[in-house]
Amino acid sequence: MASESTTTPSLESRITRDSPAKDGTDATSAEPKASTSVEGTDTSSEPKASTSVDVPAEDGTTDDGRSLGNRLEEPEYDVNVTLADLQHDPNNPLFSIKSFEDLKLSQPILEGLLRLNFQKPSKIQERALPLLLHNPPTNLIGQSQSGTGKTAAFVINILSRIDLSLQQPQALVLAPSRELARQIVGVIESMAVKMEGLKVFCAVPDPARPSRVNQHIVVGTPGTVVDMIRRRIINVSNMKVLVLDEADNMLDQQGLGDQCKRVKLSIPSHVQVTLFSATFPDEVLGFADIFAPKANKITLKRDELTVDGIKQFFFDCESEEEKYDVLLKFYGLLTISSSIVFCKRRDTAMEIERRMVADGHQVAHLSGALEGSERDVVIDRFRSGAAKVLITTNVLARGIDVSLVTMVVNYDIPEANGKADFETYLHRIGRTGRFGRVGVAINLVSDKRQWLMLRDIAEHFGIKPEPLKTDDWDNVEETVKRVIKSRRAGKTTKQLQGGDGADDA
Ligand SMILES: Nc1ncnc2c1ncn2[C@@H]1O[C@H](COP(=O)(O)OP(=O)(O)OP(=O)(O)O)[C@@H](O)[C@H]1O
Repeated sequence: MASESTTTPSLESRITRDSPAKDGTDATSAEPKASTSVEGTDTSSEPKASTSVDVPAEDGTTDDGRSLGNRLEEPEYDVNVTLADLQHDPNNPLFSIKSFEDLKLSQPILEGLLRLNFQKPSKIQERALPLLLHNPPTNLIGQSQSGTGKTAAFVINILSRIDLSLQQPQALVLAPSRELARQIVGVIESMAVKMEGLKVFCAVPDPARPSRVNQHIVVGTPGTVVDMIRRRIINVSNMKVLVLDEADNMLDQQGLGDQCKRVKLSIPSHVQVTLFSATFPDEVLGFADIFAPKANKITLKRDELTVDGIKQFFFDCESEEEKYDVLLKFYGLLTISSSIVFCKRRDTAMEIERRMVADGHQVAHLSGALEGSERDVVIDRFRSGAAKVLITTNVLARGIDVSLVTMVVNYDIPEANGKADFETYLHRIGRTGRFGRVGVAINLVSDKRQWLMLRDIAEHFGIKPEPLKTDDWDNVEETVKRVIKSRRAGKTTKQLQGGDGADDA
């Protein structure tokens, strides 16, 4: 990775164009409730070209039953890279020298992993599991790149510590969004398929609440969990493990942070506390140390954070209005398997949805403006591939794992307090390129302020987003398709760039 100024000449020169700064409010600001549009399977009315992408199922197998490892070998392009290749490259976050058997997991867990077709641990799994499973239990702060299998690491630890004969909550996982909490429940259930009788409760806002939670594992959002503990619906006296997923985000936000602290104060002091995220900015690590005292730590250097499989681009748009035209044109050009468009504000997301629907596209919108049950419908349709484009806000920036997602669009550059939000950028683009898959991230930028933020992001991570030109759509199409094809064909960054590849994201 390059460490000095790494912006492209065009990104640098583009910054000199002066445009008025825009004022924006956070995606979490209270705004009117939106109607939901979830019908449809494709945004492109008459796609000019078809770019096929991986379509593995959520359990790591494909519709035709082939494994993910095999699926990465896409016959259409004479692919010669496999997941196994990536897992043998010591520089890859998926690398490990051990097998799951070496990690001395129980037979039902090993069988669950086999059913998911997890052949080998990733680096974070290989490193974290011995620390997590060691007795007496020790706290852990675990960081690894997006999409490298942190969930399995903490789930395996939980499953290893559950006493199935005790019908009481013994492990608690807190996540910042209802979608992530529901996803984690799904991972636990599929991994514990051979642990007969294991039950999981999802504690997210829901009008139908039980009077008592007897499930072994509780996964939820902090507000609901705090409330259920306070009302003694969740008995915490038998808790053994507490996990904060996306921990930096949870501890950093005032409301969530307070709720997490209240949960921690209510559970027995000997509970093993484990914190996971792809990002732990320095200012949050201090809180993390207090929340998980004397923790073992697995952290990354800044230049290790980006995922190599995600190729990053930007579109130079003349105005805010042209961003929308570019988005529409782009979706008309390429058939992308599944993609996510991130906006800063809920009303922007709703407006894009409205206009794309009016233009004949079928897209789904998900933001905090929707009711919980509506959100469930939208995300489930997106996961199944029934809805191919999801327009959303930062509410889905973290943790969501949909392996079909080949492209992420930053309709707005992520920002916090008027500055580029580095962590959110990384989490957003990390919705693609999961576990060795290919991904494309596209940034739409239309004024000086946004350009400066993108430049800061590029410098911060030592990456080099490449320009896509709105006056040459054939080239745009060819470039994006080439990235997807070449990467699936196993070419390295170096081969693609004809250079040393050090700047590639
Ligand atoms: N050992 C493994 N072998 C094969 N696939 C795996 C393995 N571990 C995890 N996966 C798959 O990798 C994908 C990403 O995993 P996961 O969602 O846990 O990533 P993460 O590190 O938590 O990402 P994020 O930082 O975005 O939350 C999932 O689809 C999961 O099924």
